[in-house]
Amino acid sequence: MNTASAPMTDEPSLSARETIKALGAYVRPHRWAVALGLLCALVGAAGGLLQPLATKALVDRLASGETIAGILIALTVLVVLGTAVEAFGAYVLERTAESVVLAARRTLVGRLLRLRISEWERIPPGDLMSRVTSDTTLLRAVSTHAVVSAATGAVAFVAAVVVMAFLDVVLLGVTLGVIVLVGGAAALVMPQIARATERSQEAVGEISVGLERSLGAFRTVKASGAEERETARVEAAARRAWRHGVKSAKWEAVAGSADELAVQLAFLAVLAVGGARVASGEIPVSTLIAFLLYLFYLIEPVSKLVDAVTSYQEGAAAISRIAAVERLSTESPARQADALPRQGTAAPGPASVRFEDVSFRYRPGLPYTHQQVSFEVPGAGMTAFVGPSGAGKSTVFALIERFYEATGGRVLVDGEDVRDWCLGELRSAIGYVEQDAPVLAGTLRENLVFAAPGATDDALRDVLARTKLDTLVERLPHGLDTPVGHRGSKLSGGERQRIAIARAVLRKPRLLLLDEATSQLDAVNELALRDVIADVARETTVLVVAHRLSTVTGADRIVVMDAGRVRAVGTHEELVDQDRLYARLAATQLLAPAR
Ligand SMILES: Nc1ncnc2c1ncn2[C@@H]1O[C@H](COP(=O)(O)OP(=O)(O)OP(=O)(O)O)[C@@H](O)[C@H]1O
Repeated sequence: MNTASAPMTDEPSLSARETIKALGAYVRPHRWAVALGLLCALVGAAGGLLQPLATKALVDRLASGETIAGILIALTVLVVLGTAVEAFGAYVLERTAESVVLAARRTLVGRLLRLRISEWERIPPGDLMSRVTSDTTLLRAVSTHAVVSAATGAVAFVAAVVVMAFLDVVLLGVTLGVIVLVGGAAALVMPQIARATERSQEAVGEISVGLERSLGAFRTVKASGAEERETARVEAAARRAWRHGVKSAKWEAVAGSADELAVQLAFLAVLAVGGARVASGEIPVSTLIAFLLYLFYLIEPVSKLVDAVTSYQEGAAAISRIAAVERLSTESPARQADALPRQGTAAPGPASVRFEDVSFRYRPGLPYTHQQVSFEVPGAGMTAFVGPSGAGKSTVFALIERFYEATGGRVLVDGEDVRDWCLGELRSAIGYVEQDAPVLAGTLRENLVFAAPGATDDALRDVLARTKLDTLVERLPHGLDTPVGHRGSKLSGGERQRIAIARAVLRKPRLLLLDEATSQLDAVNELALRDVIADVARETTVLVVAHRLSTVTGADRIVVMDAGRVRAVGTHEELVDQDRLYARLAATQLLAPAR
């Protein structure tokens, strides 16, 4: 079950190698665009380097009285071109960054709907949503700017160091010594940025989880007077996000000031050592001045390198959280076409279902929900599952749909183990109405054809009439095209159930699974639906879970379940005679004497 305030805190963060590998996988498809962005940045930087030289030439010509028109034009062209190239490079990088985010979102969304149900139960949907929306956004900076900053910063740094080495190796040694010392200290805080960012992103996930919890049960929250408590829950998560965001900002400020501090300290050290070397005549004063100028030139590449590492730390946190979703196991891809009923193909008739000594538990450590469950449903007709709450009736359907796999024994459809079926084909044979008859946001028509998008208007009209939804359609302002609200909130519970049944019937399944599908219907509608189901059962295998025995007394066979076991199988008349639990249920519900 999904808990509202427990995102996956047990997930291990990725190692640095794994993070870089994952980052490489995001950037690789866009390597040429990143290279182009890098080239533009380098050209822009080179243009910046040439400008002082051009300015110097201009001043020299002015001083010697030569014409400056040519050089002025050259300088203007240099400025305009440099700026244009830089702007183009920035655009290429932004576009690439957006493409990286899009690719990550597409991968995640593609996986989310294919997750195994057991995996989907591990992360609350709100947290999953925040990984798709918020965490992917953090990939933007790390995937392009960090890469380009690291490369341009490194090139400029090395170029400056080479020139400084020519000027004076001793002063270069002093400079690098100070930079390494300050850089080493700054490196210590870098993992703190990743940690704080990860906690902050977790808290953002908790905000989504909290909102999903309370907005998903909006009426219950209001009716329970729980608005303030729920608001406080979400606020607490928002405060946690703020706290960790501020912590990350603090460490970023520390790291961000390191570049300037390193250069300033190096300046003082070079001044002291260089001054002594000038005094002792080892180097001329002009060398010291040139060296100091280059030292200040270093500020930019060093700050770019620090920026790159900082963005990398933020991105690493996001990559870890995204990778956690990518590690969750998915069902083997069932192409959409496979999962839809094959209209027009040779219909092989009703499906048969057999459970052979099935044992099942939802997770290791939990008690068994099924123990040696065996029964057989040979083909068309109605089979009902009855028994106390928690007996394992709905779990029978979950195993047939292969939402979960049996821990022991075999579940067979058409004589074939469901594990050997192509998942798409298996599900395309089944129509399933789950217990709380979900209706999706959208129009009534979208809901009805959800499981059979190719259904004809005639088929739709026929199903509407049979499920008594035609009067509802007439009443709605835009008929079939009326929006039904979030989870069908603008409909009654009984209408939602009838829509869910109509949807399943429209799919023309070979096997129809109805889990408490008529529990909210009034007597008239229930009778009508009972007729529809009886009609469908003539050509289809229909399995129903029912609490109200009145709805299933006419079933071809009734499977009585209790505490994960099958107690008895028979018709209503047989079971009233042979099974005490069933007889008791019949006595209380049908007012017939228990034997
Ligand atoms: N996803 C799940 N994870 C863990 N346990 C579960 C899960 N779903 C159901 N269970 C447990 O398995 C047992 C059987 O559940 P199941 O829904 O099959 O019972 P049921 O007979 O259909 O009950 P009801 O008539 O109340 O719907 C229950 O004890 C339930 O708590």
